[in-house]
Amino acid sequence: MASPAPAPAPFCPKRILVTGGAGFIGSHLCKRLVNEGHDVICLDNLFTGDKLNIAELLTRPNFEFIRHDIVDPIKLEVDQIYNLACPASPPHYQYNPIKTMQTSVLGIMNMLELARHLNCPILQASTSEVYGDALVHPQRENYWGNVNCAGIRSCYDEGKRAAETLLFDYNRMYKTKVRVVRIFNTYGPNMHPYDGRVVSNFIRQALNNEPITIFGSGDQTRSFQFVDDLVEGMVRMMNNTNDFIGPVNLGNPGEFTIKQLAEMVIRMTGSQSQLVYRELPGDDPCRRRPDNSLAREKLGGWQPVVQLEQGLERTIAYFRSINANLAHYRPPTKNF
Ligand SMILES: O=c1ccn([C@@H]2O[C@H](COP(=O)(O)OP(=O)(O)O[C@H]3OC[C@@H](O)[C@H](O)[C@H]3O)[C@@H](O)[C@H]2O)c(=O)[nH]1
Repeated sequence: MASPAPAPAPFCPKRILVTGGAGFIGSHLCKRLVNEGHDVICLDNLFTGDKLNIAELLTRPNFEFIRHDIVDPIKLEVDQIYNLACPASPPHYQYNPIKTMQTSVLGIMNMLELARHLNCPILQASTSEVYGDALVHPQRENYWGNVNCAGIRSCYDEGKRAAETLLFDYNRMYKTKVRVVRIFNTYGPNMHPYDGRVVSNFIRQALNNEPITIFGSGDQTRSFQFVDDLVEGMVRMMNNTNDFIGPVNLGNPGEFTIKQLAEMVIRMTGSQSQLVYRELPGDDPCRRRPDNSLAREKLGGWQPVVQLEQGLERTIAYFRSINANLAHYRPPTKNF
């Protein structure tokens, strides 16, 4: 007779720190972890994050918010750390590039020291920008990248690269349990309407019948991942039991030109907006698409399930819901 299936392991709530937890991706991660019953500490300096993203969570007993900048050390008792704190949109990370570098390097050092002291796993939100203006396509994790160390994107690209180096060195020197995910372009509800990235710009512009700003010819490509798919990959990576430390790409392999994206957004919103062409920012990568084989292999067959049109529908619905409240949001790069 076949032996009965083993009983599922009992759920064990963890104390989880999410830095950048009031930001776009961080708020989705916090929500997922809170709904799973974990005790979540969300830490954010609110430079690009927004308390509205976590307003619902603030009423939950297993969620707390601390306003803090990870450039300064902090002592907390937790079982896991997700490090997402860093402005991620080009205009925001270029606003104060020295601060961006400090956040990437000093911030991760503070978090790594905390993880070492607590002997707990730490997951770093790295980025597809570590590949720079990639010369191989699609990008696999073993590609070392084509990155300018002296350009206007360097503060972010090199900051995230240095952060990766620190994580792997902490792992080699101190056996710190590190996890590194390289996040490709991600979109969804809770993006700041003045985020400056292409999806949020195009949707905001389309809903307000303003010109859609295409940088360069619009023939450059990106692969857009819906935020829920990313969060699923991050949680699987954190909890993988194979001691797989990465780096691992998390992105949707569907590749679109920026012009295609603009046309899709105009069609889906029924907008009267016209396309206008602006200068391409320096070092803007030409093509980007993840090779996801490693994530599929190591993270239990993980792959994105939300296609661009479906994800855009949900994002457009979110932007419609906040459009009446646009005045609440200020571009974080403007002093006031
Ligand atoms: O209004 C706009 C905004 C952006 N763009 C273009 O759209 C493309 C995508 O731009 P985004 O700013 O959304 O994102 P980028 O791919 O340049 O950078 C992103 O890469 C990966 C992530 O880690 C980061 O979130 C972000 O830096 C670029 O070619 C950009 O020039 C426009 O054509 N118009």
